[in-house]
Amino acid sequence: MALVKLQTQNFRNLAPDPVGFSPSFNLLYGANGSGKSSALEAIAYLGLGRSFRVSRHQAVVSHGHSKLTVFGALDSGLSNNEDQSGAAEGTTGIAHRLGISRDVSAKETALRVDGEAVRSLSSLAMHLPVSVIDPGVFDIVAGGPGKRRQFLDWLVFHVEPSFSVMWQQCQRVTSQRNQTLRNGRLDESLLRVWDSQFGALAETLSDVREQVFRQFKAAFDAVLQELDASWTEGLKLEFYPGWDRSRSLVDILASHREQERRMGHTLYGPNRADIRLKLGGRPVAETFSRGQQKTLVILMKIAQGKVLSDLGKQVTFLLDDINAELDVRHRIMLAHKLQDLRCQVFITSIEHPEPDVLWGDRDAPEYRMFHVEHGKLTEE
Ligand SMILES: Nc1ncnc2c1ncn2[C@@H]1O[C@H](COP(=O)(O)OP(=O)(O)OP(=O)(O)O)[C@@H](O)[C@H]1O
Repeated sequence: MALVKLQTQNFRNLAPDPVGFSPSFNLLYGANGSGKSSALEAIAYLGLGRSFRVSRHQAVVSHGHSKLTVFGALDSGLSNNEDQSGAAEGTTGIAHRLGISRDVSAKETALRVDGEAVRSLSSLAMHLPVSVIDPGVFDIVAGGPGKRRQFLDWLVFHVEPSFSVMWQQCQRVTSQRNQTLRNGRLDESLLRVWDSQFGALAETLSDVREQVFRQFKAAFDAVLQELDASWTEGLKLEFYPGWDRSRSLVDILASHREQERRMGHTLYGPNRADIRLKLGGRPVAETFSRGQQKTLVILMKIAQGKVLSDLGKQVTFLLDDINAELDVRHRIMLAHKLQDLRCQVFITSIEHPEPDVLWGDRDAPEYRMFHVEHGKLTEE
């Protein structure tokens, strides 16, 4: 599905006028501080339930207000057998309407799908798979395991939406287990109860993660093969579930009781999962150049899009401010791959975009271009 209409109220500096978007490419340009990132942030807010730029909701509400609203309409997007040049005609009307409003003073959130109130953010997220590529995304390679876990779990959720419930249950049991570990006098019998619940959840959850990782890996290998880049030779991506799965997690926890008690938290389990990226046995963060690391992240993001596109789901990619991060060759490669995947794409830039430069020797796909000024998007 693709977001074809967006309307916000009290979202950063954005004007409240409704804006219509293409299910294909959308190019947003404007001066510094005009509101380009805010527009992408509002789209992501619908699909993620939070900002991708800041953790405090307060920062996103327009100054002087306490309640924001984001409304979006989705159409069925570009189907895989559709000629992309006819994308605009290929739209089949509104498939879903999503709404989120947040009152930061009352700390209340209201979610709506097709006019009905829903309780869980995943009800919104499953309709709008939003993938952000901004300068912060490159931490997937350079940063800690948490970033890679988030990257994998985003895909796991969109392949298998029931994953979010499993994950929440697992988080709850982990935090109860941690509390028990932190108690002065260790209650061994209570801990065993948590261990058995945690172990069962962990095995199920890791099965799902492992299965989706395999799909991701196959898509990634296919993307690499098309690229034919010698620097990626010998590159290995491995899923680490958070413990040695040849042993039961419950056994591992029992044999590390003292260590966990000293640390005061759970040291093994799905909360420690990672995607290990290695070349010649060493982490790529130590061997790849900064540019190669960035390209690797882009390829991983494309592979995510490919997994979902093979399942008939269209990802909405938000490319915020990446001109300074990627050279022209890589920007063209990214645009081509996203076009091939028939994703919906939003790209921000300060300069007026030149479609000839963006798509290189290919014909540009259907796109809409917007000039952003004082929070208002005006189509050209
Ligand atoms: N809560 C808020 N309420 C009102 N305005 C805000 C709020 N937060 C930020 N702004 C303002 O909104 C404007 C748009 O910021 P935004 O980051 O979207 O700009 P941009 O076009 O992406 O800029 P750049 O090219 O510099 O990245 C800025 O002038 C900023 O000061």
